[in-house]
Amino acid sequence: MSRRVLGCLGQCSSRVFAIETDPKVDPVYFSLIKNPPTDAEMPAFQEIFGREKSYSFQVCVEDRIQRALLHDDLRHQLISGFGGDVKVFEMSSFRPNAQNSLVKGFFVNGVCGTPETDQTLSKLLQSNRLAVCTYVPGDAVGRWCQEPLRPAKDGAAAAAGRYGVVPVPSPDHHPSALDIINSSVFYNFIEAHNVMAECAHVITEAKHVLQRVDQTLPMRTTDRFPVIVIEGLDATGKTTLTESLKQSLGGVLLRSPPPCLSPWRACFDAKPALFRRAFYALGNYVTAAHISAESARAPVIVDRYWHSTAAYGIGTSVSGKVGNLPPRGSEVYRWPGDLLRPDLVLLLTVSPEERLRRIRGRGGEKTREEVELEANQLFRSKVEEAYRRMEDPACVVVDASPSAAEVLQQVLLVIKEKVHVQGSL
Ligand SMILES: Nc1ncnc2c1ncn2[C@@H]1O[C@H](COP(=O)(O)OP(=O)(O)OP(=O)(O)O)[C@@H](O)[C@H]1O
Ligand SMILES: Cc1cn([C@H]2C[C@H](O)[C@@H](COP(=O)(O)O)O2)c(=O)[nH]c1=O
Repeated sequence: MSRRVLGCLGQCSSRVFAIETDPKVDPVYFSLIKNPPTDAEMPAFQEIFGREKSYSFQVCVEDRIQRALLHDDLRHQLISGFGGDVKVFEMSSFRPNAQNSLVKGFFVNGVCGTPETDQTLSKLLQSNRLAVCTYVPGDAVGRWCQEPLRPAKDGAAAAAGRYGVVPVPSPDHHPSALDIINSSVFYNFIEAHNVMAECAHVITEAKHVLQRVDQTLPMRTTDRFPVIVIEGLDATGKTTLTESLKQSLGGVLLRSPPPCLSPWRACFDAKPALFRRAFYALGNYVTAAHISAESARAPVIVDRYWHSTAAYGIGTSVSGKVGNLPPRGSEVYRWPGDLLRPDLVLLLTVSPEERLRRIRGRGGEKTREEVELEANQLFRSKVEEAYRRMEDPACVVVDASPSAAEVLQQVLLVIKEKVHVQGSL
């Protein structure tokens, strides 16, 4: 392993490794130790390390743009290079509770040593941007060791050390929660803009996005009409409600991301999270400029805004159970200080069954995110729970399962009760 890679992983012994074998249960956590005590009690690592050969690959790149691209590419390389029989699991290493200490990667087991798999391994070992390790039985019964690998002269893999694998208790926070701020959710314009600018040399569409964003000058009006945001999972009835609210209130209807960014949305939807989330974050600032302008003359209704960007960002980046989300009150649920704040945010909720009925009734093309959302109830629950934890402004939850007319009446009552701002409805 190169010195750079070792530097990136830091002191092995202070790092905890997490392998996510099943999203419904806690990851397998372990640490490394030079001389494991022979009498220490070992859990059954056999199940995870004992399935043919197993390897871990961690992405050790300073530059966040290259890191995100390599992580995405690595998954494809592992799946295609090791064949259908291997299992590829998310893996990370981190220093407990230390923000930005997360190093992401994958763990594969079930690798049979064929010429094809050897070739894949040899190719991956050539990269000085990956830390590659294998897992082998130790001297004592039931004990496992991690061996960092380096390429040998003949292209084969050679061990560059040996560490005992020891179990460690689950940390207070799930590791994926350490990597939300400025990776999955951006809390100011500059951070999101920087990512878009940094990736422009590899994603040419980013230049067009930046042009549009930079053209939209933020305007501030002090004396304005109310701004009401409607949020919720896909197919909960936001479009239906926002159209009716527009009629009932004589308002202007806006959305995030704004239509002027639509030509590049599909491109960013297919990119790694860092770029996708920066795109949606910037969309909010463009929408904010439109809100500023429009709210000078009429009430503004917004179909999705910041809370969607944050809730989907958090819901996709935090793996596993709803319990892995950062706790209520965490800074990840705060509003960005430089983004125009609405007067009211309503969160539409319906049961999973009703939501599915509405999706099926609607037909049409689905985004990759919509397909994932449909397939993954766990993911949906995390997004909805993240919405519920947002703060200042928090979402007012509305049961959107009655008829469209009833939901509208209910929402008009909430608006009447809650919106006390200058201007009139
Ligand atoms: N209150 C309601 N009762 C029954 N069906 C509804 C209701 N509101 C909306 N629908 C229907 O559910 C489907 C989804 O509604 P809509 O498009 O308004 O949801 P959405 O939240 O805007 O979805 P997306 O976020 O995916 O754009 C539509 O076919 C719509 O006609
Ligand atoms: C605004 C916004 C949207 N998304 C994702 C989440 C949804 O699955 C789709 C659908 O959006 P639609 O415009 O309401 O059809 O987009 C997101 O991930 N982040 C966002 O900020």
